[in-house]
Amino acid sequence: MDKKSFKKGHFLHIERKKYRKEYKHLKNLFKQDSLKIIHNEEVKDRSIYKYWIHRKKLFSLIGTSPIYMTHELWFSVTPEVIAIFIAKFVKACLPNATKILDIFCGGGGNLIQFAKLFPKVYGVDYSLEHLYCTYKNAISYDVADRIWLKYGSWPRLAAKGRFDNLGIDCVFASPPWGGPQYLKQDVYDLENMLEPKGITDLLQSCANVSDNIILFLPRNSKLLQLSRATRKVFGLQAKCKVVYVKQNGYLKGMLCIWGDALINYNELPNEIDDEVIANESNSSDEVIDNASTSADNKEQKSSEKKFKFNYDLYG
Ligand SMILES: C[S@@+](CC[C@H](N)C(=O)[O-])C[C@H]1O[C@@H](n2cnc3c(N)ncnc32)[C@H](O)[C@@H]1O
Repeated sequence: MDKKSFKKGHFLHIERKKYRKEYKHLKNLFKQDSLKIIHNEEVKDRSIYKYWIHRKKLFSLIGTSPIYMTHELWFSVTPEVIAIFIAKFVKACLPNATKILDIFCGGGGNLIQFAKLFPKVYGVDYSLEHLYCTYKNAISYDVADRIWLKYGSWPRLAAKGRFDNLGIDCVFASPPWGGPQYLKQDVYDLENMLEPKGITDLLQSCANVSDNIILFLPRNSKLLQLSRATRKVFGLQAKCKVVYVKQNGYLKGMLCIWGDALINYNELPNEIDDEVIANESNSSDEVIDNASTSADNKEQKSSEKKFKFNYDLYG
């Protein structure tokens, strides 16, 4: 595909009259081949230098294929190994799934890995630049024909029920955590710090679209709020499974999982389990593991550990 062109149909509704300005802007981004990383050129912006140093962990193709980033994406993109794990996990639990929705698709870190395993992946983002980066990066990963991108703010799209009747098999969301400052708090307030909506509203909007939901949230998230949101949206008996995700021995965040098919597996499929074990044996590599929670959170845990794979259940 000519680098200046794109398949309009993959940017849903972008040709509508009300998006005239956005469409023009999108065409310009393509025309100028904007936001392409020159991978050997050291970034001047010191605030993203530490992310640039580890750039191949974000997209392993950096250096061999063109990859596109905005300033924000440097600290927002899900590291590739984690995105691969999440996509494989969903595939293992929902082998017949065909449609995945990634609500805050950013630069395509997760969406691209989903698109490698599922035929139809929808991405939503309210940044046109990010949608552009996702599309360009998907071209490099050879999955652009499997993705459909919707420009707009999720709360507004959700209120209009835009994705409610599409037969989405699983919703994934890595919402903005409010920048790297989230770590300065001992406990992350999921109702007031998460953007653009608190956990209960976000979960409700996902539940309207699919029974199977995965949210990628800060490692210090307040678990009591997770329990409350779970009960409020799904009822008193509902459970949320929490998987803590480590990379290089460093706790990166937690995957919060809802839906029988995602929660009720007996153990992780061999393919994933082997990878996890292999990684555990190598301290410099990535592992998926459970982690201790703060004292504040411990009393909220039911600590039900039935399976080989470590996780906690909250409800
Ligand atoms: C943490 S990043 C997602 C990163 C993505 N998972 C990846 O790997 O590239 C969060 C994204 O949410 C988008 N966003 C923030 N507020 C939004 C809103 N109200 N509606 C839709 N997208 C939003 C931002 O533009 C950003 O791209």
